[in-house]
Amino acid sequence: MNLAACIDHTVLKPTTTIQDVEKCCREAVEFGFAAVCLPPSFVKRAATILAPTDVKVATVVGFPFGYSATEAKVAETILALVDGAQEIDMVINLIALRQNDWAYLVKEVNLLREVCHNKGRLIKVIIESGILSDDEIIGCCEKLGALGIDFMKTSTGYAEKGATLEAVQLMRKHLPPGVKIKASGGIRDYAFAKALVDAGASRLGCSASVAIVTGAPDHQLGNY
Ligand SMILES: O=C[C@H](O)COP(=O)(O)O
Repeated sequence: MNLAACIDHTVLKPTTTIQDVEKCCREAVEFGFAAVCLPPSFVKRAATILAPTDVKVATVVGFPFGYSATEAKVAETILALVDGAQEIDMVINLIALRQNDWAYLVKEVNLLREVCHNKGRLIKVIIESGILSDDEIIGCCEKLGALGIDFMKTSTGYAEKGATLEAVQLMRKHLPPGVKIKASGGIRDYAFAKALVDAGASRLGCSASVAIVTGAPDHQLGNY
């Protein structure tokens, strides 16, 4: 397994600097990560740096709490795509989820999916699994997973609990086979990262990506 190729190397601190972004891009190229995931205001810079490489630029929408208006999320998505984002990680409206308002959630995810797919870009739907019940996770997988999204993503990294093996296994069981899983939040070492992939995640969102891959038993041989 090439774990590095599964990783979205992430810097989403509220105080992210241009130096953080440039370092993140350099490391992504050096280790062969799938993408960088950065605040929207840095997408343009990252897209310029990474243009000659295979590393994709991902950014976040409605981050981290998901409760901004649908129109604001659509505008954020359009701006990010114009700036060069290739992948959009959007947070669902967790208030609507708690209120069982699936019509709202479906409409919003559908709109954003359409905006992304019309430009040939990917959409990842963040459900913040660490604060959801199993039934809520299953509902997201069944109702939102059916909308043609590319990935369902566990977490923002801002809730107390991030990705867990149990959540990834539950999601894999209830998502359509074509929808991939991105596990994120609190992934700090190689063993846990690998276990999440073994449990069904195709991508991992991590700020500790370099420590994770250099912690691989074989990393000196270039095997992550
Ligand atoms: O989307 C990914 C997360 O924000 C990363 O969280 P982390 O800093 O716990 O790795």
